[in-house]
Formats: sequence, C-alpha cells, structure tokens
Amino acid sequence: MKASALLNLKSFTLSRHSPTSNSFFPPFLCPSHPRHRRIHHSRNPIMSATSVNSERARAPPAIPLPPPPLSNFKIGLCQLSVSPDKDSNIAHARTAIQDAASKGAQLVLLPEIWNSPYSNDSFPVYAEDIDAGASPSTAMLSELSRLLKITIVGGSIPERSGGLLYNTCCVFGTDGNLLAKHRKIHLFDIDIPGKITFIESKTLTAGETPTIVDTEVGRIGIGICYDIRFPELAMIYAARGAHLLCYPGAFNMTTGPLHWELLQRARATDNQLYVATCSPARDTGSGYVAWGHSTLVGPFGEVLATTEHEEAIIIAEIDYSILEQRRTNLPVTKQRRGDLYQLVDFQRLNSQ
Ligand SMILES: NC(=O)CC(=O)C(=O)O
Repeated sequence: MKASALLNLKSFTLSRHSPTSNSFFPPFLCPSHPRHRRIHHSRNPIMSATSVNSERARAPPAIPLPPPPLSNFKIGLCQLSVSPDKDSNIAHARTAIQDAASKGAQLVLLPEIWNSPYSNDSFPVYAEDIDAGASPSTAMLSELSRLLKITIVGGSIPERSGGLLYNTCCVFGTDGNLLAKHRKIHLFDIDIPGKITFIESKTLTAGETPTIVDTEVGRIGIGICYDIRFPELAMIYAARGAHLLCYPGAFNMTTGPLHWELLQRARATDNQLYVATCSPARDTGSGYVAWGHSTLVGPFGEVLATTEHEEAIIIAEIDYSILEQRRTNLPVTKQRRGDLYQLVDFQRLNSQ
C-alpha cells in the first residue's frame, strides 16, 4: 500500500460488499462490519446530532491541536529571482534570509527550486546529494538558521539520492540541525496544449511520505507546489495537529491566476490553520515563467499578506491564538460525519 490517505466514502452500496472483499481495510474500518452497518443506516432512529461520530471521520482519530511553543511571531516569505548561476542563487538567498531575519522573522520560507532554473534539463545538473553532505545550498541554510537562530523551511532544490532525483524541501531548526526533509509527493505533470506542458516525472521521482515537523514556531506540515492540489495531504496534516502548512511553489502563468490563491485559501479554510506559500519571482525570459504572488493565509481563509510577481520579502504576523478561536466559532471538526465518510492516514495507522 503506497498511498498515505484514503477518503473512505461509505454509502448504501457498501451493503453489497462481502467481508472477504474488504480485506483491504483493517478490521475496525471494514465497511461490512455489523456495527458499522448499524451506525451507517441512514434511517436509524437513534441517529442524532450526537451520533455523527466526528472522531471516526479520521482514522486514526485526529490529534487535538497541540499548544504551540509560542503564540505570535513573524514569518518571512522570500520571493527570490532565480538565475542559471547556482553560486549566485545561493548568495542571493543568503542575503534575503538575513534581511528577513533582521526584520524580525523567526521563520523564513524560500521558493520551490530556488538554486536552479525550473526545468527538466536543469534538475540533473543542479542536483545536490543532501544526505552525503554534498549540498552547498542546504549547508548555507543550516549555517544561517544556527547563526540567526531562526527556523528555515528551505523552499526546494533538486536532490540526488541513490541514482534518483527528487524535488526536496529541507527544514532547519534554530540550532542548524536538519529537522525534516520532504520530497515532493505529487509530481507535476501538466499538458495543456498551446499553454503549458511540463512533465516533472520525466526526471524526478516522487517522495513517499507526508512530512510534518515540530519546530520552535509550531507544528508545520510541508508540501511542495503541486502537493497543494491534494486536499487529503493537508487534511492529514491537520489531523496530526499542524498549526501551519508551508508550500514552496512555482505556479505558472496558466494555472497561477486561477488556482494559486484559491488553493491556498481552500487548504486554510478547510483545515482552519495557517497556510504560507513562497514562489520564485517572475522571469519572463526563462523557460518556465513563475506566477509569483507568495502569500500568507489565515485560518478563516483570509489573505493576510501577499505580493505581486517581482522579487520581494514579505514579513507578516502569525497569531496562533486565533486557531482555537476559529475552531470554536465554526466547529467543523466536531461536526464531521464519521458515520458517512473517513480519511485514513495509513502512515500513522501503520506506525501504531
Ligand atoms: N509547478 C507545480 O508543481 C504546480 C503547478 O504549477 C500547478 O499545479 O499548476
């Protein structure tokens, strides 16, 4: 089983399943289990507001929002210009991170593929072996997080590992240690004739695990660009108690205007948490033209800070105290119909 999440939609059709045909499900999730059938019968007279079993809408049940290590802090989103010169990209990112930290940012987010042009031809050339310590790009991030005592969600770079290439985001804590490494789970294969064709899977391999990480600025779920289109991933992070989702991303001139802000606001609204994104600045001369518009969205779907397409450093305030407030105002987590549907986090389920 590769997938990490399954939306298990239970309906009247489940009555046709035989117990053996459901061997896919762990026993307590088996839709043909007699107890489940009784609960799911829509005409059951005992069905009431208290029998929606919201805790069963997540398997395993959702983790309550953990108290964050701090309530208020500033995030810096560094929307960087990217050139074909890797050394200058690294130097440029260094300056931007220092600038964001000097303006009070305790968390800095970089764009997707900030050390290399975003192209299948470039990925193998610019890729670095992070695990082997042969990565000047992530060495700089580690050094700065330690020196500046900030958390860095280091955008993404092409990673080489075991003969394969990945699109990888590294998260560094305030001591400079690597806290997490997320490899883009959903590869961006798009083909809109006459507009945009880009097949990441030509060169890259997809990551296999969701990545959620406890940092000094809260519990953060990581996705890279196209990962934002998959609501299940964000839902899993929310069920694991994330305060904030960070998506380094490089949307394009076709999908960006329609989808970029919409998706960020949707992920934030559905899950009642913060969503931060960071794009490269637009370069109309490059093969892949990024949309820009790095943004911070609050847990009510409100755009708290954003920018246009030029290079920019956004400094914005995050206030975790409003997470509980929003969840009290609009208690969707308590009103989920665990009697009708279920999100299964296979990774967490299998680790129990
Ligand atoms: N570049 C991406 O990974 C995603 C994107 O541009 C889109 O989904 O549109």
